[in-house]
Amino acid sequence: MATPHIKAERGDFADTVLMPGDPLRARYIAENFLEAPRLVNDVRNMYGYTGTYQGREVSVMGHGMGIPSVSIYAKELITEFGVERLIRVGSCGAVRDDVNVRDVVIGMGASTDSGVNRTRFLGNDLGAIADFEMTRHAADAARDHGIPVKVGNIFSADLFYDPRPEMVEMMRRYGIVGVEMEAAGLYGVAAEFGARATTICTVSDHIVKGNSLSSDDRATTFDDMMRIALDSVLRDDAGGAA
Ligand SMILES: O=P(O)(O)O[C@H]1O[C@H](CO)[C@@H](O)[C@H]1O
Ligand SMILES: O=c1cc[nH]c(=O)[nH]1
Repeated sequence: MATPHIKAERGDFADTVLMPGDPLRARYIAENFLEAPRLVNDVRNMYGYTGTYQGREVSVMGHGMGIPSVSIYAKELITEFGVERLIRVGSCGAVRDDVNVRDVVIGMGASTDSGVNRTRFLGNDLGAIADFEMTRHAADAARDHGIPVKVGNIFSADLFYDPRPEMVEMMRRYGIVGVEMEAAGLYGVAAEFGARATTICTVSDHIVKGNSLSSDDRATTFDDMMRIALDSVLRDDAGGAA
């Protein structure tokens, strides 16, 4: 069974998929965190793998950059491959003084300048929110690992190179914990098709302070985020404190 973007059989994906933007990061996660990973999608080089984590089947697949791209992959995974839980594991920028590079942020909600949720919600503003339990379990898993985490409102921008300088001050005023490009779309798709989703991001750069993670720092901090995401799946399976 194939969709226009995923060539796999039903059953090839686990019920839970970790999704970074970069397909090469998906490969890295599969090769370094999953046992017996097997490639289940390579259409457009958007690699998807399924393996196990502490005995639990988990998939990981890239979703590309931006809301249109994540919306395609999330929709097809849910409706054609039976995926029930999606965890975006990405990078983001920071604007707040109390959020720094290396920090992990979790998008309890996602504001956006994209029109996709208004389109699907007939012109009304949809509250683009993460699944509460998945979000709680991600925050608890971060605490287990001793990793500082901020849970709040992410901003999913349509433009990486936003020409409106006043947007930064606006996001600071409204307490945005991180700026990325997909969470609001992911939450809209999950709401439309009855799946659960959350977003965990590592802060890769500070838009106001002007500093960013080195490539070595990126590797270790992203590893921390993967452990949080994978352990949150086990916690979510257990339903309470795993
Ligand atoms: O690192 P990823 O997960 O791709 O996330 C962020 O990085 C990309 C922009 O460079 C966008 O996809 C943004 O959301
Ligand atoms: O989308 C993104 C990702 C990292 N940093 C940003 O400023 N934006």
